[in-house]
Amino acid sequence: MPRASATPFLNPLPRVRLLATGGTIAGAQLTTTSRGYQAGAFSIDNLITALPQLADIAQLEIEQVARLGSQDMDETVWLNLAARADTALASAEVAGVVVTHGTDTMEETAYFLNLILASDQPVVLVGAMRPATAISADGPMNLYNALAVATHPDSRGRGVLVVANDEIHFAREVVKTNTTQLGTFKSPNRGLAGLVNAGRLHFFGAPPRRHTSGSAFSLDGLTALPRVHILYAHAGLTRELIDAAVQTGAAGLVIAGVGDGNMSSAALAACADAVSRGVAVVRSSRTGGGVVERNIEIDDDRHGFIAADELNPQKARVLLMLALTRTRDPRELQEIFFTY
Ligand SMILES: NC(=O)C[C@H](N)C(=O)O
Repeated sequence: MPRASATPFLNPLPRVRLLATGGTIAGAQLTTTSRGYQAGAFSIDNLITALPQLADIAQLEIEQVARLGSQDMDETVWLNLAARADTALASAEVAGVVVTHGTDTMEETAYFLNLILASDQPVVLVGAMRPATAISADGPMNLYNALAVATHPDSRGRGVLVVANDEIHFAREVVKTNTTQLGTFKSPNRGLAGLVNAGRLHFFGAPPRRHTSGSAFSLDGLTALPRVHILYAHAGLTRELIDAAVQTGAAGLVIAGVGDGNMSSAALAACADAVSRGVAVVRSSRTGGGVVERNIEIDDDRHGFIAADELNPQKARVLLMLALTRTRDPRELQEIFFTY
């Protein structure tokens, strides 16, 4: 049975670098029950001031990296955020990093950092489903728990983590599954990394694949990422949008396929043409869980396709962007998808 593990009392308190990017956790409404709100309206200083309990568990060093709703998160912010986290982790003084982030694309940023940061120190992403001004806002406890996870020695070497709703998720596994509910984050394939109860941690396991200090990807020399589009399959998908995506000069396409990464015959033909023009094509699934294997129904060897394995389309896009900085060979790309 796992035992609750409170953050050990340390004197002086551990230092945590808090990198703020906006999101609903920093969102403000006009009234406490209004539906609309402005993401990132509060600065990280405002959030910290409202939560004096944070000072009981860590010394905070605060950086406001961005102030946006995470729908506007892009590669430029990712690279800047990764560089700031990297700098923080290089300091012997810093025990861990916490990133406040909108929940909509948190899984993508978390997985990107999981692949690119080279440290065993804890890196924890945290957000909220209710704005900071809402009745029973979830942000303060999420932030407190995130800080507890980031300062705890048991969190080392587990890759980038996501903390929300008293749960700890691995970056590779976590998916946002609900538009508004607090329990939106799930890890459908391999389950939770653990639980965190008012700052007390219970870890259940280790991350399954290579990450952070074990990753071959790095920030060195990385100034831009190749263009990769996601295309959503449906009954009767025709080829026009796939052709159009190739026309944009994309280096890669991810198909959010039906079932186990399947697609219509017309889409299949368009994807095969894309591969013959040097575009990497990854077959993922729109189902929300499970594995896309090679060579089931579709002849991946003949078409030169890559199976996404366990990655959903948005995470497959992140891995493909990084993988394409190393190779364009479909066999090597497939190996990368079996490794991360
Ligand atoms: N709950 C949230 O944080 C949603 C918000 N739109 C965001 O991702 O920034």
